[in-house]
Amino acid sequence: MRIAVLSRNPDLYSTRRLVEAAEARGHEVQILDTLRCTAHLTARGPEVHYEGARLDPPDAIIPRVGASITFYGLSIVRQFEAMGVWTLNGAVGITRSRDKLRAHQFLARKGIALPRTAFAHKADDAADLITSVGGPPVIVKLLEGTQGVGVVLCETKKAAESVIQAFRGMKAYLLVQEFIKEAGGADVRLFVVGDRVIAGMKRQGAEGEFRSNLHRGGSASQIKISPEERKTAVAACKALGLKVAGVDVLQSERGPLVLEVNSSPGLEGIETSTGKDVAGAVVSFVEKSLAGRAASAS
Ligand SMILES: Nc1ncnc2c1ncn2[C@@H]1O[C@H](COP(=O)(O)OP(=O)(O)OP(=O)(O)O)[C@@H](O)[C@H]1O
Ligand SMILES: [Mg+2]
Ligand SMILES: [Mg+2]
Repeated sequence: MRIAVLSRNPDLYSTRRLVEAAEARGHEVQILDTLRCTAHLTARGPEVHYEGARLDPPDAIIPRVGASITFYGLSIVRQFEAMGVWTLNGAVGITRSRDKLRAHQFLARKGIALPRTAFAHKADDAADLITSVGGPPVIVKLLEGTQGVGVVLCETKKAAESVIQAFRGMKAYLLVQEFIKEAGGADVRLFVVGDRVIAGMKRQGAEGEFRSNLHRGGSASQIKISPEERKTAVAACKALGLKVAGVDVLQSERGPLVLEVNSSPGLEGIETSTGKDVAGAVVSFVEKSLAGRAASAS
């Protein structure tokens, strides 16, 4: 097969591992810098050009679209989809996962458990937001944050109101969320491929930190994944229309609660902490999907 990995940086661990795993299985792999792909729309049919020349369409693409290039990256994924190229995750699913509110709306609609969450335009409505999620302590979260930046734990109603006012004063949108105290500053990353969780790790925040992000000094460890966690993660991935995702859940008294669904999940943390060949599992899923596609077309 000819597989293209859409990635801005060939040196990233995840990109390298995907290329390695695909080559090891005898595939021809090309890394395409997403920002150097151009989309060409004509009545003859859609084309992608790369570094100035028409690209011979690959059999499959593996999009690794970073948050900072979401708009352009998704246009290119859509262009490949229009050309009939199979994609690991589609533009629609990636879009849904990128906006926390939108993702939560999809999850809630499918009956998937998540922390109680509220959203408003005006800071005047802060009091109702706080009570509707169960009162303080609450989490206030910027809609577009990553790596734990813009996630604030507010112990009191007054603190929460000030934070909401401050964020809204800067015109930033935010979510108010029930604080899941019993998660103990940890969350669980479940790596879903197709309809299976193939690996999982627990991330524990540094001492005195409620955020478990590895970028904030958290540490990863192995866990035994419960059947309920598996079911929830696969359902969350499906709810957003993704085939591969890193689903983050909080372990609460009422079971696993989905925190976010990452459509370009990193491989380094999960492969290092579990010793599993996650890249290999992704490539073998691509193979199976393409074989299924060819069989149904013939
Ligand atoms: N409602 C909550 N209750 C308890 N802890 C929470 C809650 N929301 C977030 N956290 C903690 O804060 C961390 C960061 O939150 P979240 O994942 O929502 O933010 P992020 O900035 O999107 O991070 P990422 O880089 O993973 O995208 C979580 O991993 C979790 O440990
Ligand atoms: Mg996030
Ligand atoms: Mg997170």
